[in-house]
Amino acid sequence: MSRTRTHTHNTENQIALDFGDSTPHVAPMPGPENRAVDTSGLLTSLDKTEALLQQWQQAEWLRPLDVGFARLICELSEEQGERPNPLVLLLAALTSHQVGRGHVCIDLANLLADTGNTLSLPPEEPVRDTLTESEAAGLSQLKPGDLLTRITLADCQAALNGSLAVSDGSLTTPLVVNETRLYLRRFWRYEQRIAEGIQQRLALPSPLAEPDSAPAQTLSKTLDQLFQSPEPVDYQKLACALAARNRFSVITGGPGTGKTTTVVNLLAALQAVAGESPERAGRKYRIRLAAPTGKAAARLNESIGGAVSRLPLDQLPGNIQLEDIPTRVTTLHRLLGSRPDTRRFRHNRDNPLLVDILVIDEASMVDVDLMASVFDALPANAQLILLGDKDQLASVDAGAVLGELCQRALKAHYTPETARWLTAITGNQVPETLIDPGGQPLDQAVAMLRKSYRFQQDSGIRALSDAVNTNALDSAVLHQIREAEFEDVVWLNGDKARPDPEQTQALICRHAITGTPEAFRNAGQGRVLNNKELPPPVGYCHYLKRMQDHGLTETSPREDWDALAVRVLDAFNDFQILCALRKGPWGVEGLNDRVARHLLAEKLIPRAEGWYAGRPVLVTGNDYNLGLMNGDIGITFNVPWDRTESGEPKDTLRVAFPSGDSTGAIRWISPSRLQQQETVYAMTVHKSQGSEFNHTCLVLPDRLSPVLTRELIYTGITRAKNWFSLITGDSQVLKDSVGQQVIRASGLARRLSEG
Ligand SMILES: Nc1ncnc2c1ncn2[C@@H]1O[C@H](COP(=O)(O)OP(=O)(O)OP(=O)(O)O)[C@@H](O)[C@H]1O
Repeated sequence: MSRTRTHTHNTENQIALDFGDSTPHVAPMPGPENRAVDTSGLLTSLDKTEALLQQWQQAEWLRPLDVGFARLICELSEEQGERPNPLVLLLAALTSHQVGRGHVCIDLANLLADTGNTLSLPPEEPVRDTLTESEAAGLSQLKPGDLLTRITLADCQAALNGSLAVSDGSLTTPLVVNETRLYLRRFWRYEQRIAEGIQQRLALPSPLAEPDSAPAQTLSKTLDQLFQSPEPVDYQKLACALAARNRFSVITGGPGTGKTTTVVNLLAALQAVAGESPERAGRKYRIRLAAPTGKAAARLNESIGGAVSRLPLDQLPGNIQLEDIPTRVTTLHRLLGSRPDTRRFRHNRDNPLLVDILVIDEASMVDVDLMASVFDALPANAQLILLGDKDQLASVDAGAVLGELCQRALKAHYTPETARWLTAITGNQVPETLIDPGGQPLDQAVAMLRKSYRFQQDSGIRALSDAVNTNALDSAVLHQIREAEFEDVVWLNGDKARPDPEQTQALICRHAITGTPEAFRNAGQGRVLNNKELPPPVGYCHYLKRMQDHGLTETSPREDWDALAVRVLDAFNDFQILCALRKGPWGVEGLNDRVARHLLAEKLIPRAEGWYAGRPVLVTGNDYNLGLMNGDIGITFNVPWDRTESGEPKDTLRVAFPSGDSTGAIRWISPSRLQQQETVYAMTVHKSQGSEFNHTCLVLPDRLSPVLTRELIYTGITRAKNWFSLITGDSQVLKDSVGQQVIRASGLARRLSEG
């Protein structure tokens, strides 16, 4: 893009822009909030820039927070006797806007090179209906892309350098600039604390560094006992060795690659080393396990117990007892001690956690804010192990910490020294392709698991997710899923490129009820996995029938109701519709409504709105009083526990939630106490992170949108444990989505590579 520099700096470092005659004329905008914007002097006049930001806010292009932040910058500058620079104001609002979209900072070079895509402004969703036609027309001529087109990186840097609101971080300014990245100070600090926490740990000497030393020999012997794979390279064993050697490590892998199995073996190996260590006098490590959401914690709770019970502890050195390996998983918020109404945790630098080793599962969901808090709360020499799938969607809030840390995981980049050490400890030869004399310190602490043990070689879920992940969704793979050549995957309307929307919506509703087992090979019957026959795929009638056929009465004890709730919640987990969008007929809101009406028509639920028995709900915000976390799922029951004034049993609605620990207990909560919840026949892929369902149906809309990305499709498919069905509004959308990848702006990888 050619850009002409048409401005000059005056002594106060103001930028005078001359948009010339080509500047479109914008009609004055009515309404008390609307000051007319005359673009001829935009970015030279504070008033005009403020008016413009105001209009972007009114159109919901920017959040009030973004504009409020820009205003704050302006006030701070004025307080310090500085004439605020309109360009700094604009960049401040845009940086805040980017944080709202998950970026940790704004990269000015990207912003100027491709403003539309960098900012996604104007947004895909139509401008609010409240705008008049002339307002909307005016806005369409005031796009950030048009505005920034004549500004250069040097202009931005000069404006930022000349502002008292901006520094390189050494001063307490609200904006921080680092190379071409502009940060809100808070986010710059998060990134800094994370980078420091990692670098400081990577620099700590390891007692296992010398392969001939006693601790290294104990590690080696223990790993030989735990891993007896016939394969020449056992990546789980390599991952254990690497993670044991470092005070910070990452283990990444796709679904079923054995992250849980590996970490359990790793903890056993570390306890063996501790148990044999004379310095520790047999004292074992204090280990805690955590996950970012209640759902993810509950899932790890379920899988870890079994893996720990299978450990051959009596064959390992170090006199390890069962209780030395924890099986209880807590949420990160609980671990750190969250407090209502503040983002500060009880555990921090002044009150660190009592822990030697912390394992965080599903780390891709941890944003920069929470990750910085983890490092704050960890004692300086405590070991941190992150587990997760690097290819999944990044955290809902800002950052993509795991993804960034794993940017180089595929090729590993182990130095020859690391490779020699790994061979000495594990007896495995590290493949040449993974060795790089120029490997960075972080590379030596990242391990990728490369073999899936959950999916068989011929699994469609595996083939499809691999193809999506490697952007190799070619016609051969599409043909295979269209023709139902896999036993675990169906594309229910893959034969139509652009199916009729009404028919597709009806198809979704029918599928929601039965799960359409007849569409799968042999109607899903007789499929054997790990020597067990799998039940065929189901839809929502499965849990609703289980709920209706309970046979309990008002005299049934509470435990029987608890047991029923456990069975119904389990059955609900057997099927889930996932979609990409929130709004519109293809989004959560439209689909929930349609499916509920269809279930009502089939007499499976008593009503389709408000509260009713059978309504599944998703908690959409943390409620510390109720002990419910964002993402928890409950089901509404009619229970006969209350009494009328005359003492007769009275049906009352209560929502049953699993307790979230491994006890299987149920919490019954009155609907009126649930402030933040929504129906969950359909759930966004974003919300499904950290969950897994026996049968998952992914619904894709009839039009591409920026939310539809490779990571989203991959995350959606890999939520399916055994059965996966796809329904598309337009078959091309699947392919096009896989071609879209979101790169979140951040400087973490850069900081770590600088050492
Ligand atoms: N080395 C192995 N040999 C045989 N089976 C294994 C091995 N590692 C893992 N498994 C099995 O594969 C399945 C998935 O393992 P695990 O739960 O550890 O994977 P995960 O990566 O944590 O899965 P998820 O994607 O659910 O997080 C389990 O049934 C486990 O017993």
